[in-house]
Amino acid sequence: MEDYERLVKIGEGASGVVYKARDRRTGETVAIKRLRAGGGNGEAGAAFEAAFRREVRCLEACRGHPSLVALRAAHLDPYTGEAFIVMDYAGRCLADVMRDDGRAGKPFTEPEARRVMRALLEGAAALHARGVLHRDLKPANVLLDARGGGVRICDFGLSRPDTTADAVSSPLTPGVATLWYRAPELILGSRDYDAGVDTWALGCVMAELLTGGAPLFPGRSEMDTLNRVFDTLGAQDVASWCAFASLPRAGNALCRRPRPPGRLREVFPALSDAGFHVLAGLLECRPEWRLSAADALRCPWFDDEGPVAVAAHEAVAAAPADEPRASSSCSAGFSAAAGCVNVHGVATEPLVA
Ligand SMILES: Nc1ncnc2c1ncn2[C@@H]1O[C@H](COP(=O)(O)OP(=O)(O)OP(=O)(O)O)[C@@H](O)[C@H]1O
Repeated sequence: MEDYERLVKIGEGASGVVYKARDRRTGETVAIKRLRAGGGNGEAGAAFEAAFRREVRCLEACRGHPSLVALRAAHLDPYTGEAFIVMDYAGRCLADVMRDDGRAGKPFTEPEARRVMRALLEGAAALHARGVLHRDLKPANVLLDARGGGVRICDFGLSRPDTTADAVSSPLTPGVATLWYRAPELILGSRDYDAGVDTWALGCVMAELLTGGAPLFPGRSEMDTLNRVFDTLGAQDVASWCAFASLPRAGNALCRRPRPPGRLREVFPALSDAGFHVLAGLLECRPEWRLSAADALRCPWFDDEGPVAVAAHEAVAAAPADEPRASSSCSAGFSAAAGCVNVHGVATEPLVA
């Protein structure tokens, strides 16, 4: 790590601290995530190392895509237990930009929101095509590059290979995703969810762009969040949700409470019909009917994206939402094949995607 000169702290979360740094060899600006120390040689240390390896392998799977933060190197010191992930520096996070004094509370215009959403959906489609679930998409994990106008997804700390398509799949933990962006199936305790948890979260991000930073479902608890979801989207369709009855929390009284029809359209009266089609398709309670990222990108809303002059700090397929989606496909590609990441102090292994 002596190759990097630490500059300033740029972020901190549950798993570590992120610094802006300079690569002494090239002069380039990078971001270094220092993961909280791993807890020695015992079980805690092993779990820490496994989590570190998983984050690095998911990042590696995403190398080369313009909407995904680029991994440069990773380092685990077996003696001190310290772990570092070196990435390209990719700008300020969307959560900070939305809170910014200059634009606090100012909604993104529809073309600006569309530009951000296109980039995020392309990133998600690419991730999903590589068999990775991000599981923590939210404005704090979206980076906007003021100079290049780029939009990138970061923080793969909760990501993991999607095993739901495997013949023998290990159960997934429902305790993922930040509360306000947590899909209904997660709140209801699903252990075999799929990429729909990410597209739900992107629906929440889209809503937040259009409101200028007001979260759509700012619940105080899981059930408060679900209550807000059903109040806004209606709960009539839950009855036609195939796997609903088998979800651990399906018996909760909240799910049986009579509700008026959804009022999502009333919350976004100025949004075009094409934009609303994407928003409503992403915020579909039934996971099997929710738009996949690849399908969302084929919606007409993205057809009429003209040249939009947006400053980066303001920046930013048609299976209709009334048909259950089939398997998702993806047009986004990667410049790098899956291989081995430069992990110092750790034996590198081929990626499991
Ligand atoms: N490559 C990067 N370039 C610029 N900023 C970054 C980069 N990676 C992370 N950050 C900043 O650091 C913050 C924290 O990083 P990250 O989300 O990876 O940490 P975390 O501990 O997993 O956070 P959380 O607990 O919120 O999920 C991000 O919200 C973002 O603002």
